[in-house]
Amino acid sequence: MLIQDATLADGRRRDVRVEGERIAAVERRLSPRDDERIVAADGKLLLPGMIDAHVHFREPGFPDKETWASGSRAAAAGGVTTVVDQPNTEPPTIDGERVAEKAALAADSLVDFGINGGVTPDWNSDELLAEPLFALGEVFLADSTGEMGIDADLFTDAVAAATEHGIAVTVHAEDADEFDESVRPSSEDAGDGQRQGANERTDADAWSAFRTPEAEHAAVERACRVGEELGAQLHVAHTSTPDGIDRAKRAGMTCEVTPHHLLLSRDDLPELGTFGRMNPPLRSEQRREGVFERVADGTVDIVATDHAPHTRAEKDAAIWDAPSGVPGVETALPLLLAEAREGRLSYERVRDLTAATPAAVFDLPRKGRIEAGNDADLALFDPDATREIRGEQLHSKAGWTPFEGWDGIFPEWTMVRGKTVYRNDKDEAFGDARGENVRSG
Ligand SMILES: NC(=O)N[C@@H](CC(=O)O)C(=O)O
Ligand SMILES: [Zn+2]
Ligand SMILES: [Zn+2]
Repeated sequence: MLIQDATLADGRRRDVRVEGERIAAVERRLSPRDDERIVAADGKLLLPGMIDAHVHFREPGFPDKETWASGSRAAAAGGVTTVVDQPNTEPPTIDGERVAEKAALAADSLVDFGINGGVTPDWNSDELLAEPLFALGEVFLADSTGEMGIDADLFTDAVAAATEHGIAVTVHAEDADEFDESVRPSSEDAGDGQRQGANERTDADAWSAFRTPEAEHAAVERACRVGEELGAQLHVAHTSTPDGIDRAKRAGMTCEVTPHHLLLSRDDLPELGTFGRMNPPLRSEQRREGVFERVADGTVDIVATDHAPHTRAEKDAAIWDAPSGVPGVETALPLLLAEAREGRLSYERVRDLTAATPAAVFDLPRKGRIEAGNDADLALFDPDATREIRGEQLHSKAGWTPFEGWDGIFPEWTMVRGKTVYRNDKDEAFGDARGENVRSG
């Protein structure tokens, strides 16, 4: 196949030849061979497919929230060609058998995938770390969906074990000791005799007031200290504060930012209500701006979505009862490209945040760059074709998005290892190819 006259993220116009699963050549002009299929890019933007290092596809355990089939369709429709699934499923992915069980379910995936292993007091570290894991993580330093928060000693043991096996550790960095219990209703009193709920609140912003920025700062600091002492490769998931980012980078670790912490703030909560509840929570507009600066200037390593779907019915609850998490895998690249179109990020930066750098950080040598020899994981975009995001048009089972009404630039087609998995010309269609585990084979 010959993709003719594509514009790459750096502005070069190139022809790209795909042979089988790989990119065979990237040149100014390539002459079509006999019988070669021609795909006219007409100067449109060709990007390496996004590697979303942080999704929750919910199988096994919660197929009403998402399945590998539905989640991977959402990924493909958003230009994402590799996803990394997190361990807070039911059962949690904490031993060899559960990795195998999840891998069997992931055989439904349209896009390539990685499977992370999780840590709980019951984990089987020897078995788990012998599996072809993408990374160990997200390791929860505080409870989030799935209540897998662990204590400091277990965290240190887990980082040591992963490091011995040469496996990176991704961390959910919040420290519950720094949460502001005074805003939480006293009915939540854990029975420790402490007076809670002195400033009891029920508005949506209460979640942000409760899970404080200081909780992130403290946990990033503590995790990085452990990482430094053990010579670990630590990656801080979903950093939501400028200070959290700076602490991770000062310690020589990598970090990720989600589209929601990049683009939404506490100012959006009156409108979003519980549909804006996630961990870590949305921060002040001032902090959001600081996060955006660090994403735009290259301080932040990657964007990953923390795609965490819950049904509308589940989310439609009181702020202290609703589950935490928002969907995002389908809208990440479209939103970033809309930002680039407005001049707030460069297209090269978008490519690095979503593809080149995740491939480098997590050691995927054949992915993340449009270069001869690499996997043909590609997505084509018309940067002038913005579309209003509508939750009901997205493919996640969630059926809603915190970005309702925002502009997005969606792919015309998405290709995984040379096979078209999604196209949207006259109608939308998905391919029938299946993804592979990026750590197997
Ligand atoms: N981010 C969230 O608020 N929720 C995630 C878990 C997590 O990433 O902490 C989920 O699985 O629902
Ligand atoms: Zn998390
Ligand atoms: Zn997560």
